[in-house]
Amino acid sequence: MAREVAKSENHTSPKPSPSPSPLRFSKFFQSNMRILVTGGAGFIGSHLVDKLMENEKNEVIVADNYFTGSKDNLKKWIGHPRFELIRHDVTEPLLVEVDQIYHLACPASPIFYKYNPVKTIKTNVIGTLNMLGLAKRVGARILLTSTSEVYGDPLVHPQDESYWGNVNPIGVRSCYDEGKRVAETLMFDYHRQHGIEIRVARIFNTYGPRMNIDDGRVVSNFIAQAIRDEPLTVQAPGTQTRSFCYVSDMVDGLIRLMDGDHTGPINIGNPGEFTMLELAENVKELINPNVKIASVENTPDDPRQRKPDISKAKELLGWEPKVKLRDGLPLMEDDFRSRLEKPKKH
Ligand SMILES: NC(=O)c1ccc[n+]([C@@H]2O[C@H](COP(=O)([O-])OP(=O)(O)OC[C@H]3O[C@@H](n4cnc5c(N)ncnc54)[C@H](O)[C@@H]3O)[C@@H](O)[C@H]2O)c1
Ligand SMILES: O=c1ccn([C@@H]2O[C@H](COP(=O)(O)OP(=O)(O)O[C@H]3OC[C@@H](O)[C@H](O)[C@H]3O)[C@@H](O)[C@H]2O)c(=O)[nH]1
Repeated sequence: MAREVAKSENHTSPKPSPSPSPLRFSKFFQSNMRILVTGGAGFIGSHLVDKLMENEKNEVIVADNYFTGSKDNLKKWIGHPRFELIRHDVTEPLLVEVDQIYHLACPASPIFYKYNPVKTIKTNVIGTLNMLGLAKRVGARILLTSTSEVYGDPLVHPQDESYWGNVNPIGVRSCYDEGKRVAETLMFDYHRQHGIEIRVARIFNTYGPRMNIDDGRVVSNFIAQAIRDEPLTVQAPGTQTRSFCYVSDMVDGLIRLMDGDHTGPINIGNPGEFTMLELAENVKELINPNVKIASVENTPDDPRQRKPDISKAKELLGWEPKVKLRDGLPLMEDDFRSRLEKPKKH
């Protein structure tokens, strides 16, 4: 079977790809793609699994240690013949036969990735090494969900993929942003040294149904606070910006990247940029006009601005986000209201 040669955005030519598992050429594999999703019990991962499972030719294996994810997110697939769920920590090797690996496993909310920073680094470094080792052994294509945090507190705005970032190597966020930077380096070294087929997505803030109610990220915090009639906690100064992508757009972008011809890194995010005060005003107007907005202390090294340049995603993947913030927030509100058992008053 001829293998697609990915267009590497790096100028050195990589080694040829390792041979895929002989299973890939068996009768069974011609009609099925076996896909591993690490971190598949989490927020983005479980939406990705839903989309992958829609294709009857896909078999999906999820490996997750449930640190921030939950079986509940996957309950509709448990027992399905094309689905398998493994309790597994990616800092340990995993032996499975797969064609594609979506490597998402890593806590993403700052309060969770800072909770045990050494574990966060191990997950990013040892976890990514283990998944690359697996990709090498079975000849699978592997996609890493990197982050806009690799740009740190950016001095270039908006951020395009050629920007190398402005990152504090010894700060409280470093376990995550430097961890992801090393994970990206490992991806490209395995690509150059061993010919592994890699894809690197730089994800910008993503929101949507199924986020943990106590996840700690700004959109989930504000929506839960508005529903509970608690003040919206805008961390000072409130003028810092973020760009919020609805989860269905994100999943579409990740699948296009995996199935396309380009290694990346490619920014996937919604370029609509909001200050945190503007986000709070939007949540107040759409969800609870009576709620108060409170200014609270911020955390160290909080990036002051963030907005993706998505020219590459548009050009190379034919992708751009469809869901605007004001359309996505009410969809998330419905999900939070049902989980909090606080129906909308009419
Ligand atoms: N949501 C965002 O805004 C965003 C932005 C940039 C990058 N990302 C990246 O996307 C991925 C998914 O993020 P998310 O928002 O769904 O977060 P999440 O916390 O909901 O999901 C992460 C999943 O990984 C699992 N996990 C964590 N450590 C693990 C380990 N050592 N072994 C196995 N499983 C482990 C968790 O239990 C969870 O199910 C992460 O890699 C994150 O860095 C997310
Ligand atoms: O209650 C809150 C929480 C957060 N914030 C502010 O909202 C902004 C966004 O904070 P979040 O915690 O949602 O997330 P961050 O943008 O800092 O990091 C995020 O970006 C990239 C991803 O890789 C990470 O997974 C994700 O957590 C920050 O400026 C923060 O100070 C509030 O104003 N109030």
